[in-house]
Amino acid sequence: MLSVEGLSFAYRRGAEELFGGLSHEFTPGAVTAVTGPSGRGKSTLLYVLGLMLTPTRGRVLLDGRAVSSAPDAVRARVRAHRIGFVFQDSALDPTRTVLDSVVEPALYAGWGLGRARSRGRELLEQMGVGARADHRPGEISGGQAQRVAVCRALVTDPLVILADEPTGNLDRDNATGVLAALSAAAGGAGNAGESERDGIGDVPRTVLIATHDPFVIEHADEVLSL
Ligand SMILES: Nc1ncnc2c1ncn2[C@@H]1O[C@H](COP(=O)(O)OP(=O)(O)OP(=O)(O)O)[C@@H](O)[C@H]1O
Repeated sequence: MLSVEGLSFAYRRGAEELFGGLSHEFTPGAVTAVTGPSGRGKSTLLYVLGLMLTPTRGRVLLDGRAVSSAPDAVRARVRAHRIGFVFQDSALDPTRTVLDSVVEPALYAGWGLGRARSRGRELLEQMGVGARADHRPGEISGGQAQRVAVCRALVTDPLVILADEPTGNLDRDNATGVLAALSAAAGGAGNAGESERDGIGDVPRTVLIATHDPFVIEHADEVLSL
């Protein structure tokens, strides 16, 4: 369970305080759209929840533990094992193949290359971009790149998935595909094979999407307006 208590963030001393002491519990198994006017702090909230930025006030709790104030090594471990991030505009490394980009978070989390590659290929197939595994980002479309970015976020089977404008610049078909994948991940369908092998069973995941897209807001289970 992901929650925040009294959360505020300022990029600098004296700069505008974002979130205004936000307290909120995000529902596991649900897709929450984080929305609000430009500049209100949607992307920044995802970075704080993703433990890439430290709150100025308040805290981020994961299963009751204040991870935002944990030592750097703990935060890095939580980030690697528990959190998947879809960056705005997919942000894929232009020098790597699609498959290498997808497997990178799994390698960082300590997976062996064979297991990571097989999981990566499986996800790319599910997202309809399996044939692009050995291409580089410059050789695929924007919609395909965004689907690859979602595969990258799902590869470690994280409990929390944070997606920053994942449907920005996508046509309706691609946006529907990306949203369906994130919804399926929320419901625990993200990594059935792995879960079965581990004997854990599917667990609900917490999915947050920072977005302006009315289509995403309409189809989200919950909406948090900043
Ligand atoms: N690296 C940074 N350093 C200083 N200020 C920043 C930085 N990144 C963002 N900001 C400022 O923090 C505020 C929130 O930015 P953020 O990108 O989180 O908003 P947003 O709601 O996601 O906006 P948009 O909808 O336009 O993407 C803005 O005023 C922005 O200018």
